[in-house]
Amino acid sequence: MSPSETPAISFRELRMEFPRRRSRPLVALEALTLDVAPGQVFGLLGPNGSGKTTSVNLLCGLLRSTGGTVLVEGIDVRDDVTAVRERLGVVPQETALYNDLSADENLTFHARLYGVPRAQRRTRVNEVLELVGLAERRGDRVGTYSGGMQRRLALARALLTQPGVVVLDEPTLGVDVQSRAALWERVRRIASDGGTVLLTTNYMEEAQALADNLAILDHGTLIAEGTPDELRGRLGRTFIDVRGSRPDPGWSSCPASRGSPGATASPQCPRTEPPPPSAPSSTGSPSTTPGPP
Ligand SMILES: Nc1ncnc2c1ncn2[C@@H]1O[C@H](COP(=O)(O)OP(=O)(O)OP(=O)(O)O)[C@@H](O)[C@H]1O
Repeated sequence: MSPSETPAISFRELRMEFPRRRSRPLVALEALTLDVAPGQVFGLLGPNGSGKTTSVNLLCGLLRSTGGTVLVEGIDVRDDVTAVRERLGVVPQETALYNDLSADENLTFHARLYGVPRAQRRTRVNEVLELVGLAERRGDRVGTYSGGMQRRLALARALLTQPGVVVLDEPTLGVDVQSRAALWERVRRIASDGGTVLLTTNYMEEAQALADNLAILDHGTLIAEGTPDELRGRLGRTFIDVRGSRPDPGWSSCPASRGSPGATASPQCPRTEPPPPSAPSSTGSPSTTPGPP
């Protein structure tokens, strides 16, 4: 990103504490500073509880930070949350679709709610349904959709208003291999059309497959940042292993930067990640594969 370019997203010394009843506040984010350049796919990678969703919620103005700032295309979320939301298309972890309505009805309702001009609504709904590959199922009740289809529909909903910045919070969690491949392709297409994407994920493979740049969070702290190649080069390894101080069975982890707090290298460390979209899978759930020799 050139120094004169305004970042699509900018986190500056962002801090978030959650009060607790009988103990000190929980620090979910600690002085997070990073920039996402326009047109980039940026991956925010980390284990459960590392602060990814908190970052997204602060970005959308759903939470108010304890310190620091978040800017979207130069606008401070605290100054003008409406202007920020107009620029964002968000796919949250919980898709929050209307199960009794069809995909078409969900999207049309959302388009009305978010001020897509009446004359453009039908065209936009058709475009986004095509984009996520759901045009043929448009009339079906969303309650009958698979999890992956619901995620694709949530992505379609986020794209209705043609946002400059798309935020995806763990878009392929619990999604089967085919749907994951379809979602990855859509994300790549958003970026090739000039959009900016911020993607949170537990999966190193997903981050490597999609992201131009990666930031790795652990316990609310940024422990490494760079392109997937830089991170690999810095470590001289084929994948990154981040370990938190608490064991987390759902995420095996990997050393992101030697010498960083909480990061350790272990050639024997197993990794948990989804199989590649082309690989066969009987369950579609993340598989555990051995680390490199
Ligand atoms: N509303 C809240 N009140 C209290 N604590 C919270 C709240 N939201 C998040 N936290 C805590 O903040 C920390 C970061 O949570 P967050 O949801 O941001 O993690 P995450 O990286 O998105 O995890 P996951 O991969 O499981 O979605 C966790 O310890 C969590 O318990």
